[in-house]
Amino acid sequence: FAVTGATTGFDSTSKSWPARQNINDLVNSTPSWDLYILALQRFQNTSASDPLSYFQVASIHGYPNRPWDGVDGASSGAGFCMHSSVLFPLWHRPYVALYEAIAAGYPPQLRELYQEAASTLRIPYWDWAITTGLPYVMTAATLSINTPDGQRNITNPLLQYTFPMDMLANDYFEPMSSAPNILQQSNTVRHYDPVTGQSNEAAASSTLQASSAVRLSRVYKLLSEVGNYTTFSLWQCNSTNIEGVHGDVHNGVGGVINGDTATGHMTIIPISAFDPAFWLHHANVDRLVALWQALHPDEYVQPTLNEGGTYYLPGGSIDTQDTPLAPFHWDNTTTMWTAATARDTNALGYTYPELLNTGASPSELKDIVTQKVMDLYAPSGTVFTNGTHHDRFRRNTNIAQAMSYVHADTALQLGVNNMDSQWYLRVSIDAVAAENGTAVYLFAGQPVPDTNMWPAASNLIGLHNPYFANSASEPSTLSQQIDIPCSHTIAAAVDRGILAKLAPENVVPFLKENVVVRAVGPKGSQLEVGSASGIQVSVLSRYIVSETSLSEFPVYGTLEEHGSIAAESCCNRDAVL
Ligand SMILES: N[C@@H](Cc1ccc(O)cc1)C(=O)O
Repeated sequence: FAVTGATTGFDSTSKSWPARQNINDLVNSTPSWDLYILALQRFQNTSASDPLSYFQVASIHGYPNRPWDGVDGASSGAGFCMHSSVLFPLWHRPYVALYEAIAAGYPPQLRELYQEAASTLRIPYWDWAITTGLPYVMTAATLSINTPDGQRNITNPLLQYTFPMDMLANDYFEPMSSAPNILQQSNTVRHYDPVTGQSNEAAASSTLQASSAVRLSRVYKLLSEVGNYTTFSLWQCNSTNIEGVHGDVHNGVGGVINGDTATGHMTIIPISAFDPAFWLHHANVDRLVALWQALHPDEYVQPTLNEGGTYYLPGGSIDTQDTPLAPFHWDNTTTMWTAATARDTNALGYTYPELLNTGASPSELKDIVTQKVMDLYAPSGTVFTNGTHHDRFRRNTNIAQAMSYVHADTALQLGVNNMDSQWYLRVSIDAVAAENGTAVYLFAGQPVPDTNMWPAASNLIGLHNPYFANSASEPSTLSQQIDIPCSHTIAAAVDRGILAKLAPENVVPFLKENVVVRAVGPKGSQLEVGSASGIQVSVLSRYIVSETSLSEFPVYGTLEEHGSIAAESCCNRDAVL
């Protein structure tokens, strides 16, 4: 079976393949939206014995380890998906294109009726750096859709996927021992609540919102600063890389409680692709990859060790641009897609709005994309090039309250990614604490007592979840150092009249007095923070060194250290200053 992506809709005048649209735009575009939803419904209802069913396509990613399209695996990894590998971005490219081509299998009468819309329709992406929670259409129980029988409310295929009963009965996910309550569900869930027995979409949204300002900074950093393909693509906990940014969204949708207990499919690599959110998420990951490629047209895959391996590839192999992206066949022979053949999205029949062919040369395209990335993720905000002074500087303030809901929309409004100083809280976790799977939370002021509420807390600055590579149960054993952007906190503090200005002599004491660090172990117990427990947090900043021109990304100097957040400020502080 040749994975071609969608093959219709090429515009021979502009020499363009159709662009995948932002889901917020596609929703308003009839009849494309109706077509997409009906096609997806049909795809999910296809019998699980069909290799092109949603069930089988979703299971390529992880469990069960079964051959697909005649390609078998002999290794022990969970599924064919490539993680912790420089091929992470490219493996998911033909994968999502395969889904796209099948999801274009509209009911035939519709295809005839809406031929034009059908031929140019591509799957939408969910831009989670800007649309901070789950888009409404991913959470509604039903959608009102124009069907061949008129306007109908249909069960929303973007909310959840219902497993075929016989597959569940067959212990389909037998190799997995973790998260048994998730594996028993007859449909995919997000932030599953054992008390109500329901998925909790609102919790997913507020969790995603609580970390959205950090995500916005990281996405911008990834596009504007990371210039080396290996750094961009290879997961490492102490760098900003596409897989890390993407992993936090998985965890935000699925939910992670108290360190390592997953509460939804999206959090668990071997079963994440069953959640319909996976595909909207990965279309956006692929878009960010494509934008990055346009910004760095000469950078690409260099041979790199793949420690973990997959079901197909043994651990310890070297990934190159010619490594087969199994099990995706390129044509009707045994040749498979590779990073080399999947380098240009047009080879798979699609592009993105920012990259539509305008006849630009690669260097012109780079300038166009630079501008679009700045417009989208670093618009000029309301304040802060010189550190404005607030007239009404509030002293007696409950910090947790005053600093609540500083999300990506606020950060965009304030122009946080445009500030000429950027601030970070560096979380250092030693090897012992890392091996235990420690999660670290940073709050402005005191957190609420219930640790389960922390990932979604209104005064959360940012958090670090332990990373669980390919298996859902083995945390990294290496010491970790993660820089969590906190410029959003500082900008909002000035905007809200809590901090006088952006100068270090104001910012550093503000952070040392008001940032509260908490750590949670794998069993949900709170851990001490401090040198004895191997968990520490320090304050860092860097300043712009280039005159920012309107058409170039800013250049920042090296990080300066400003000392640590004292451990004793973590547990016994009064919430009211
Ligand atoms: N396990 C990853 C998140 C993730 C989950 C599911 C995936 O398919 C991919 C990544 C982490 O902890 O960061």
